[in-house]
Amino acid sequence: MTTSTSPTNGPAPTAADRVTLAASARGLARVHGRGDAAVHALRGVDLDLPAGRFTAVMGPSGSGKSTLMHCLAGLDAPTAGTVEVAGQALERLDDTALTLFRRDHVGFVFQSFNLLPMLTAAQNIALPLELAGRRLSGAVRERHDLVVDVLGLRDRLGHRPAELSGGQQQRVAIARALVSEPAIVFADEPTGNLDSAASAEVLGFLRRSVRELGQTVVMVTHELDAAAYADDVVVIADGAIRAHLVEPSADELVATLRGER
Ligand SMILES: Nc1ncnc2c1ncn2[C@@H]1O[C@H](COP(=O)(O)OP(=O)(O)OP(=O)(O)O)[C@@H](O)[C@H]1O
Repeated sequence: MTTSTSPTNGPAPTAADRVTLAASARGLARVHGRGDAAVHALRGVDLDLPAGRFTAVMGPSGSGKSTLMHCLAGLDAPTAGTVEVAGQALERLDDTALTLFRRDHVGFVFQSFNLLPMLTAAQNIALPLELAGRRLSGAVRERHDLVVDVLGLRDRLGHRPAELSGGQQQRVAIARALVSEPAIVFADEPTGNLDSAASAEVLGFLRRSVRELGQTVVMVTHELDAAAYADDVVVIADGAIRAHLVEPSADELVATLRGER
C-alpha cells in the first residue's frame, strides 16, 4: 500500500514517474468571480493520472472536484497552470481545436446519462463516430462490437432510452464514451441516479473497461462504495490535493477522507 502525494517537488524520479500519463496538471488554479466575491476553486493543483488506471476523485461538497474534472477535460479554462491530455497541452488549442480534441480523445459519462431520447441505443453509441465522420466498418466496427459486448448491450441495441432501465441507459452512455477509444474517460457521479444494484453493475462495467479494454477512467464520486471499484483515489479538500492514494485499503481511504492522515 503506497500513499503518494504530488511528485513535482518531491524526491528523484522513480519507476512510477516513467509510466505513461493519460493526463497531467501543473499549478492548476481556477478562480470563479472577482474581488470580494472571488472563489478559489482550485489552488495550484499538481496531478498525474497514469494511463490504464481507474481513478476516483473524492472530497467534500465544494472542494473543487467538478472544477478539477472540467479543467482536465478542457471544458473549463484554468486561471493559471497547465493541463496535458494524451501529450497535448490544452492551453495551446483554440476553441475549435479544443472541441475537436475533446471529440477525438476524451469521453464523458454524466450522472443524468444524456442520451438522445429519439435514437436507439445503437444510434446513441455510434453518434460520436458519426460526428467524427468515421464509418462503422473494419477496425472501427471491431472496436464498436467489443465495447457493446463488454457492456453486455448486444440484445438492447434496438431499444430507445425510455425502454431501458437506468443501469442499461448508463451502460449505453459508457459505450458511447468508449467507442472512439478515447485517451481518457471522465465520469461525473455516474451512479448518482442509480439504485445500489444498478450502481454496482455500472461500476463493474467501468472497471472492466479499464481491465479489458485498457481504458483510463477518472470518476468523481461522493460514495465510498463507488470509490472501492477504483484502483486509485485522489482526495481533494479546499481546492488542493490532500492525497493521491494508490490502491488504498478501505481503512486508509476513510482515515484520509476524515483528515486523519
Ligand atoms: N461558476 C461558478 N461561479 C462561482 N463559483 C463557482 C462556480 N463553479 C463552482 N464554484 C465554486 O467553486 C467551488 C468548487 O466547486 P466544485 O463544483 O468544483 O466543487 P465540488 O467538489 O465538485 O462540489 P460538489 O461535490 O458539491 O459537486 C465551490 O465553492 C463552488 O461554489
